[in-house]
Amino acid sequence: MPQSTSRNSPNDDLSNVKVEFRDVNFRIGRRDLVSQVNLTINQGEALLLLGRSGSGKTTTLKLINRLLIPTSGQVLVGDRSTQEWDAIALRRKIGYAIQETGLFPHFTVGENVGLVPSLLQWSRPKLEARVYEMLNLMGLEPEVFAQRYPQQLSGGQRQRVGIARALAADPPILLMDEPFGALDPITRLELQQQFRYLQKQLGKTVVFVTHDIQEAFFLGTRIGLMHEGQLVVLGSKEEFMRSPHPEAQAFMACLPTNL
Ligand SMILES: Nc1ncnc2c1ncn2[C@@H]1O[C@H](COP(=O)(O)OP(=O)(O)OP(=O)(O)O)[C@@H](O)[C@H]1O
Repeated sequence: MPQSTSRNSPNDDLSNVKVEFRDVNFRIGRRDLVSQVNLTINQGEALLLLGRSGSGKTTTLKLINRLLIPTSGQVLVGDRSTQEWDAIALRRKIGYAIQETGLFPHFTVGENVGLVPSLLQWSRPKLEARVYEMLNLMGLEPEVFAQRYPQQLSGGQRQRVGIARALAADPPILLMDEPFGALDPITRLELQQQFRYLQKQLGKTVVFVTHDIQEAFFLGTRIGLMHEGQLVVLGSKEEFMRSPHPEAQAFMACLPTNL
């Protein structure tokens, strides 16, 4: 397993990488997409945001990297409100992987993975070494894949590239929005295992969105359950299992029993 560079890169002024929501609301028109969210995600923690479709998970994630700004309340990243952060500077410290991967189709795999390091003006040898390291890490042979274009990959390979890109600049914070959603179950399990191992090794602050309770239990140090824009349960797997909240119970009922 390749070693990561230090958690905070040299030009990183995030000495504390916790993320905090203080009374956060996000409203469009007269509709609250997220309401009254209070939450602290500690450094090195993997918070799994679980919820059914439309419950506000993606909206919550986008409030962290300033793709959205709270209507009221504050989201703090490293003790500074996202509104005080320069959006570009903030996003370069936050890896972001999404189900559709968001790869640039006219960039090769190598260029996609090296995107943020190149924006950060890493030297060419350092950048190339990092791209190779990340592709290897995600189980994609660099000699085979680095020069290909995204449309020359399978969906699962594209997802791996998306995660490699999110990790490439060694950001202290990772936002993952159903990154394994479209995969076959075998590849999915493989990537979940790889991700869990990596998370333990690298100790990043992770917020991971899923609607799969098994994935939440497998990957989360804590689970946050969203329902109709609110964070209705927050706790460990054991606390979640004991929760009397009907939405938690509804998710528990989705766990497979012996077939
Ligand atoms: N730009 C927008 N304008 C209006 N409504 C929106 C907008 N973006 C999201 N919504 C609505 O806000 C609610 C929450 O959306 P969000 O994407 O956060 O849910 P989610 O929990 O991530 O769902 P999924 O699991 O399906 O991705 C949904 O009802 C959605 O239709």
